[in-house]
Order: sequence, then structure tokens, then C-alpha cells
Amino acid sequence: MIPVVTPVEMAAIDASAPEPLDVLIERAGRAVAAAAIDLLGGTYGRVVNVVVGKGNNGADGRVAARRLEARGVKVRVIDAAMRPPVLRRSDLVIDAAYGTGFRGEWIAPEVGDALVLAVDIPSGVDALTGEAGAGVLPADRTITFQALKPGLLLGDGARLAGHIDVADIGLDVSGASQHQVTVDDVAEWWPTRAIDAHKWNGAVKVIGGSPEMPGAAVLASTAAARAGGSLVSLSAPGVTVATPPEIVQRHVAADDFSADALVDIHRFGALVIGPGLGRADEVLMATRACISDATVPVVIDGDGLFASAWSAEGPAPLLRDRELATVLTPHDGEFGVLTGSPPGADRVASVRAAAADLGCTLLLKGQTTIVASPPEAEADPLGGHVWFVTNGDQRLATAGSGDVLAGMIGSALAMGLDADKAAAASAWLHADAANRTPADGLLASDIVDAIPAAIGAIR
Ligand SMILES: NC(=O)C1=CN([C@@H]2O[C@H](COP(=O)(O)OP(=O)(O)OC[C@H]3O[C@@H](n4cnc5c(N)ncnc54)[C@H](O)[C@@H]3O)[C@@H](O)[C@H]2O)[C@@H](O)CC1
Ligand SMILES: Nc1ncnc2c1ncn2[C@@H]1O[C@H](COP(=O)(O)OP(=O)(O)O)[C@@H](O)[C@H]1O
Ligand SMILES: [K+]
Repeated sequence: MIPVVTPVEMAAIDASAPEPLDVLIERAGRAVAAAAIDLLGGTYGRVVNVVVGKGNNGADGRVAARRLEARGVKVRVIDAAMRPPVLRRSDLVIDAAYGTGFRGEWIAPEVGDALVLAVDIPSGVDALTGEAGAGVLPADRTITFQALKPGLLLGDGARLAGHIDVADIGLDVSGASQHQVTVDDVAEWWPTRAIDAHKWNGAVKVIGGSPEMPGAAVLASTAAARAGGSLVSLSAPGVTVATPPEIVQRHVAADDFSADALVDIHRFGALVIGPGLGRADEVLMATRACISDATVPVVIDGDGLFASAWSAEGPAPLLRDRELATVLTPHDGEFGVLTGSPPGADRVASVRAAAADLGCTLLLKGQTTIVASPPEAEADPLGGHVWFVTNGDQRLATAGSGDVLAGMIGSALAMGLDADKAAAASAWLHADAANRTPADGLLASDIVDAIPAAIGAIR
């Protein structure tokens, strides 16, 4: 896992560092110079433009400039405030105009075909939110210090940062409450089956689908089975769905189905509820009853989220009353249904606040997936842990892909993973499975088929 800290947290970490700022700046500048030489493939005859601002980001750039000059590189230092609209030709531009202290607007100069190395974050990107104006110079590489910043992982920032390296400059970020998930984390977390396992160890119940939307139930249940669910039972209210033969179907009525659907729930490790259920009043009512009565960890997705919020009191009373883990998997629209408004510019703060308010693990979908746990202590209202999952791409934006993710999380919960790790590891594997498919023409069921290869690769 790679720590992620906000600009405010970084300033506090910096302030409590045992070493003076100029030592940290020297280390940062040295790391930038090393990355520059790596990008340049040498120093002889190379020309580098370094754009420096008046803050510490600029100071990092000046140290790098001095070091590169000492190595024989021809270096031009350009004050950000006095920049010309177009820089003279160079092999590389080091963008050290602004870092975490950026506010307002920034129009970078034109740099021709030079490579671009951003110091800490591409200048002009909001290090908290990832928001950026049109004038930001896209970087080939960003060298950031000690920890990632949320703005490198979210929105425009993720696109503009290029390849990201994290340089150790001797700061202590061990208290970070946010981390990016890596392949090593998933390999460590994802359960393996015991040698004496039987099919009821890790069984998943799915309540989803409807006469109008049977496909969502097929995707969620087959994904649960492919991800390790040893026995997957599907109840699709009012309809028998065409599933692979391995999915056990338990028929339930189109209304008032909660008692029938949950009759043997104690045998299952987790329940996935919502994909494709639809929004008829009687379905929403029965879905709420299932959520409240399920004596297992639950993943609530799609129409299940709508059902949770379908009350004059909102979703909090139903969800807070649950004693076992609950994972909510909204996209931005469903997040709005759950909380009354879509996520704000600071997506992490929005997800943390919702997780705290609802007492659930919350997975917010999007280009970057954010998972937040509810806080452990009441005194720490926004204190839950946060995971960023960044390995997916736009291939995942296809109908049914979220149903697949819900099934995978159900499987992870049934195998005993903690809710936050179940959600984060599933999102990582879901993206990795999609990355194994062709770049165009992806069907959600292709993700299901690629799940075993994705899991196999972490073993
Ligand atoms: N512990 C740390 O966090 C360390 C941080 N370092 C560097 O320090 C940077 C943060 O330094 P600072 O807090 O000085 O912030 P910046 O260097 O990002 O810039 C702050 C200065 O630029 C001005 N400014 C901001 N936006 C502007 C705009 N649009 N137009 C004109 N002026 C603008 C501000 O008023 C302020 O004077 C980090 O990004 C990193 O590069 C390193 O030097 C080493 C240690
Ligand atoms: N541009 C993108 N880059 C990476 N992942 C994406 C992108 N767009 C969507 N996703 C992911 O794809 C999935 C879509 O889920 P969802 O919107 O619920 O789809 P559906 O309702 O059709 O099943 C989520 O896991 C989401 O994080
Ligand atoms: K910068």
C-alpha cells in the first residue's frame, strides 16, 4: 500500500519533521535531478528548462537545476511569474512552478516536444481534489515526495501526472489514513481456500434480477462464483433466470419475498442484494426487509441502494441498525440518492462523511474507486480508513460491470475478508480482470470470465 496524504496533512508532517526544511528541499531536489537524468538518458549535450515558482516547489526545482548544471547539463531557470508564453527548445522541462500550495489559475508556457517532469504534482492541479484548469502542462512523469497526494489519483490530476514515482525524503507518513491499493496488498489479503474446505465455506446468496432485468442477476451471481464463492444461490423475485447450471436458483415471489429469500441465510457467508431488482414499491419494501433481517455481511448495489434510501427518514436508520458489515457500492448518481447530494469536489471527504453517517463501508465508483470505512471511534467522526483503487480504465464503463463488482465483493466477504479490504481488493481484481480483455468491445461477462486469471496472477 502506498500512503496518500492531503496537502494539510503534509504540512503538519513537514512541521513535525526533526530536520529543517532546507534539508528536505535538498533531498527533494536531488530526487528530481536523478529522475531528470533518467528521463534524459544521460547528461552530455542535454538542455533542460526549469520553471520555478516562489514557494518550496520552486525551491525543489532550483536545487535540481543546480545539481543538473553540476553534471554538465545546460540548464535555464525560468521564474514562473516572468515566464514567456513559449519556452526555448529543450530536451526536458522541469515543472516546479507550484506544488501543494497552488491556488487559483496557472497557464503553463508552451514547451514544444520536450519531455515534462513535474515536481510533486503538475503545477495548477489541486492536490486535494485533482481539479485542474486547461493551462496545466501534462507530465510524462511526476516525482512526488514521501506520499501520494489525492490530486494525483483523482480527476484531471490522474490524467496529467503521467507515471508517478514517490521519493523518500525522510518524512514520517506512518500515520496516513489513506492508501493506494497495490498488487501486493491484494495478494496478501485475498483468501485461499482451506485444504478441508467444503462448499458451504464461502457461500454467497444473491437477491437480484427481475422480469425486466434478469441479466444483472446473472452477472452478479456468476462473478461471485468465479471470484471464489463456493456455492452461489440466486433468488430473482418473480422470475426464473437463465444462469449457468452451477448457480442454484431459489424461486421467490415478486413481492413480499424477504422471508423466503432469507430462509437459509445462516448457511451463507454473505448476501449481495440489489442488481436488477427494479424499483416497484413492493420490491423496494421487501428489499428493505432483507437488508434489515440478513444475519450475514451484505453488499448493497444498484436498486438496493435506492431501496435503502426509500424512506422519509432516509437510509441511515435502516443501515445503522445492521449489526454485521454492510458495503454500499454507489456510482455518483446513487451516492446522491443515498446522501441527498452527489459527491463534492473533495470526493474523499464526501465518501468519508457518508460512511460515518451511515455506519457502512462505502465504495464510490468512478475513474478512481474510493473505499472508506466508518470511523472506529465516535470521537473521530471522519476518521475511517480510505483506500484508492486506480488500476482500472474506461473499459469498465460498460453496462453490467458494476453488477460483476458487487458479486465479487460478496464472495470476498463470504470468504471472511474485512469489509473495507473485501471492497478494495475486489475493485482492484475487477479492474485487473478487465485489463486482461481487448481494449475495445468489452462485455461485462468478459470481466467475469477473466476473474480466475486475475486471481491466479496474484498467487
Ligand atoms: N514536507 C513537504 O511537504 C515538502 C514539500 N516540498 C515542496 O513544497 C511544496 C509546497 O510548498 P509551498 O507550500 O511553498 O507551496 P508552493 O511551492 O506550491 O507554492 C506556494 C507559493 O506560490 C504562491 N501561489 C500559489 N498559487 C499561485 C498562483 N496561481 N499564481 C501565483 N502564485 C501562486 C503562493 O501564494 C505561495 O507563495 C510541495 O509541493 C513540494 O514540492 C519539498 O520542498 C520538501 C518537503
Ligand atoms: N472511466 C472509468 N475508468 C475506470 N473505471 C471506471 C470508469 N467508469 C466506470 N468505471 C468502473 O466501472 C464500474 C461501473 O459500475 P456501474 O456504474 O455500477 O455499472 P452498471 O450499473 O452498468 O453495472 C465501476 O466499478 C466503476 O468504478
Ligand atoms: K509542480
